[in-house]
Amino acid sequence: MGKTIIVSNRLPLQINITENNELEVTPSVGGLATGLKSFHQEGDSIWIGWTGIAEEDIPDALEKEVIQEVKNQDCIPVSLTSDEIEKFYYGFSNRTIWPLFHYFMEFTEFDPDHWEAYKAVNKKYAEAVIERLDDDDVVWVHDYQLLLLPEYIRRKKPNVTIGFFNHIPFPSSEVFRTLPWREEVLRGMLGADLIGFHTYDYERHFLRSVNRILRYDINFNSVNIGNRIVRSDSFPMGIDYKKFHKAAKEHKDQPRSENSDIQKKLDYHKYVTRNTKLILSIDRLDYTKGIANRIRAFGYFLEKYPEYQEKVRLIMLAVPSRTNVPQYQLLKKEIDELVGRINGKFATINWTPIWYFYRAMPFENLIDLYASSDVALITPTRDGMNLVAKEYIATRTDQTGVLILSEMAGAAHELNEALIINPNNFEQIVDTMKMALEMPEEEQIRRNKILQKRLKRYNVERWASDFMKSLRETKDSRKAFKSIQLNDNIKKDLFDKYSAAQHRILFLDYDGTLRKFVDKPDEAHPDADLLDLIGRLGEQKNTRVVIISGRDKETLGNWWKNLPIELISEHGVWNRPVDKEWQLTENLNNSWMSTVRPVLETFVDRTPGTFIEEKNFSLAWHYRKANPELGEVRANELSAVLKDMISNHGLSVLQGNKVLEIKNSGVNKGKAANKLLVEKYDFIFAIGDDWTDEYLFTELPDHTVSVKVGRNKTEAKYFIDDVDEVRALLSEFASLTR
Ligand SMILES: O=P(O)(O)OC[C@H]1O[C@H](O[C@H]2O[C@H](CO)[C@@H](O)[C@H](O)[C@H]2O)[C@H](O)[C@@H](O)[C@@H]1O
Ligand SMILES: O=c1ccn([C@@H]2O[C@H](COP(=O)(O)OP(=O)(O)O)[C@@H](O)[C@H]2O)c(=O)[nH]1
Repeated sequence: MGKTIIVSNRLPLQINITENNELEVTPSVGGLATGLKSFHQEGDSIWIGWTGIAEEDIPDALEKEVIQEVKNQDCIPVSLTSDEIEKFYYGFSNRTIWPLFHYFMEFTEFDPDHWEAYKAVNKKYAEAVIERLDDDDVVWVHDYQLLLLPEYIRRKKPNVTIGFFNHIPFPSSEVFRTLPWREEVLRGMLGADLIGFHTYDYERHFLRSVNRILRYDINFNSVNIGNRIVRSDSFPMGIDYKKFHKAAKEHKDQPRSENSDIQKKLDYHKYVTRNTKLILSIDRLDYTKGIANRIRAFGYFLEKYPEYQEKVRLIMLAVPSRTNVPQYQLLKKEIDELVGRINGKFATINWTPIWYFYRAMPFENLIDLYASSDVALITPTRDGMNLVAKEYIATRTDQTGVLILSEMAGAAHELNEALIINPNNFEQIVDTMKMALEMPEEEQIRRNKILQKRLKRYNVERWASDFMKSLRETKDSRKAFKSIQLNDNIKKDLFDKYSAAQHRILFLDYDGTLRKFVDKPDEAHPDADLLDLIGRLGEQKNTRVVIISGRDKETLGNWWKNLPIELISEHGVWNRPVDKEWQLTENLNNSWMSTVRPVLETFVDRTPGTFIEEKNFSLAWHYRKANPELGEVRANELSAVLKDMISNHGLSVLQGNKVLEIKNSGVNKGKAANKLLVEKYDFIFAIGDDWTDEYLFTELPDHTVSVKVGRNKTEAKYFIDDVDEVRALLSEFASLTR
C-alpha cells in the first residue's frame, strides 16, 4: 500500500488575511477537521482541501507563504474562487445537501446553477487528487461537499482504492428522493469501494435509496453495481481521547493565569459564585443544533423550577459558521434576541443567567469550559455524530459531570449512559436538566466510567484504522472471486483458440447477456446491431450459434427469423435447429399449470408491478417492476408456498433475475445444451448472466470456455462486466476469419 490521500472540502487549517495584510493561520472548527487531524498527524498521509479563503483574497505577495503554511501540515490546497465558494460551498453544499440531509426540507433549495458549480468543483478536487495519485495509494474522501468525487476519480483511475465517509446523516429515501439530481449523487458515491456512515440507520437509508432509485440489488451491506461490488458499513467516529483527557488533567493541576474574558468569567464563577452550577452549550451556530430551543428550554426551566434562579447558569459558545447563508444569519439574530430576553427577564445584580460567546475558542479555552461545567446540554434536532458530547466526557478527569444528549445525534447511539432526550419535548428537557443538576456524584461517576471506557477504546485512531482495514478487505474480496476476469491477455489466447478450432459451438444466453434488461420483457427485442452481429457469427464456417434462453418459443422464433442460428427456449424445453421446426427436447406435461396459476395470481394481486408470463411448459412470475424490497419478500414467500405444492409433481422453482419460474425438474439449459454435442467440438463457449445459466457452466464438458456476465458467485471460469463487453467480445469472434 502506498500513501493515504485524505480529501475533504476544508483543510484542518484556516487561512485569514489580517487588516495589516498579514497571514493568520488558525485551526479549522468542526468535527471533521478536529477529529481527522489526529489521524493525519499520526500517519503517512497527505490532505487535499480548501484553505477557507477565496483565491482572490490572497494578496500575490502572500501566496508563497500560504502554500508553505499549508505544506508544513502535509496539506495541499485546492483554491476556490469567490464565485465557486458562493455556489458550491454556500450554495449546493449548504443550501441543498446540508438542509435536505438534516430533514430541513423547508430550507432546501434546488438551484441548477448551484448544481453545475457543485459538479465543476468536485471535478476540480478530482484533478487535484489524480495529479498526486500513485496506483497503490488509497484515497479517503470525506463528506457531503464531495459526493461526486469518488466517481470522478474512478473514471480516470478505475483500479484505485477509494473510501468515502459521510459525516452527516443520510436521510430516509422518502426525503432523499426529492433531490432532482438523486441518481447522479448516488452514482457519485458508488464510485467508492467502501462507503462509511456514523450509524447503522444512515447506512440503511443510503442502501434503501440505492435499491429504490438505482434499482441495484443489495446483499446485506453490499451493492452489486455490475462491474464492481461496493460495500457500506457504519463506523462511529471517535475523538482523540488521550489529547482531551491529558489537557484536562494539566488544566486541573495548573490552573492557567491567562486573562481572556472567558477565563475571567470562569474564575468569577469559581471564586465568587461558587454555589452556582454551570450548564455548558457548545456548537457551531447552526439551525440543526437546536440552539434556539435550548435557550427557550433554559428559560422555561427557570420558570418551572424557580428555586434554581441564581443557582444555575448557562454558558453558551456559538461558533460562527456559514455566515453567508440566510438561515444562519436569521438564527444568529434569533439567538441574540432570545439571550437578551431571558437575561433581561431573570437577571439579578449578582447573577446573569446566560453567558453567551459568539466566536471560536482556542483549544485551551474549550478544555477550561468542558472541565468547569457540571452539565453539558447538547440538543440538536439532527446531528451526524456530535463530537462535543464525546469531548465533554473525555475531559471529566474525576468522572463527575452529566451529559444531556439529544437522541437525534449520532453520538446518542453509543453514549447510552448519558441522559438521552427528545429535543422537541420541552417538559422532558427541563425535567432532565433538574435530574442532571441533582444527580448524586456516585451516579455521575458510575455513568461516566462506562462512557469513558468506550471513548478511550473506540477513539479516532481506532475509527480510522477500522475503516481502512475494512476498505482493504473490500478490495481484497474482489480477488477472492473464483472466476477470473476476462482480461486482454486471456482474450488474446481465446481468440487464438477460436481461430485455430475446427468445430465451434457457442451457447449464448439472451436477457442480461446479449441484451440489457428493460422493465417490460416483451420490449427487449434484439436491435439491428445485435441481429447483424449474431448473423455474422452464424455465417462463419464451422460455427454453430445457439441462443439458449428462458423465453417462450414464439417470442424467440419471432425475434430470430431467417438467421443461420439455432434456438433453445424455455430453459431447454424446445429446440429449433437451423431452418427446421421447433421440437420438444423431452416428453413433458403441463397439466400442473392450472393448479399453480391461481397461486401466482394471488401474488400478482398483492404485489403491485408484478405479472405472470405463461409459456408452454412453465409459468414465470416477474417482479422487476415491484418495489424492490417488497418484491424480494414476496419472492421468498412464494418460493416457500410453491415448495410444498410442487414437490410431488416433478417440478422445480428457478430463481432468475427478478423472476421465479416453475418448470419441470428434468429440464435445464445444461441438459439441453449437452444434447447438441453429438458431434465433437474443439471450441465450446457458453455465456450467461443468471442462476439458470449455471447449469450450462456445470454440465457442459470441462474444456468449455464458460463466462459469467457480472460479478456474482458463479461456477463459470471467467467473468465479464456487462452486455457491452459481451457484444465487443462476440464482435471480435465474428471478425476472426477461418
Ligand atoms: O466546514 P464548515 O462548513 O465550517 O462546517 C464544519 C463541519 O461541520 C460538519 O461536521 C460533521 O462532522 C462531524 C464529525 O464527523 C460530526 O460530528 C457532525 O455531526 C457533522 O455535522 C460537516 O460535516 C463538516 O464537513 C464540516 O467541515
Ligand atoms: O471554538 C470552538 C468550538 C468547537 N470546536 C470543535 O468543533 C468540533 C465540533 O464538532 P461536532 O462534531 O460537535 O459538530 P460539527 O461542528 O462538526 O457539526 C469539536 O471537535 C470542537 O472541539 C473548536 O475547535 N473550537
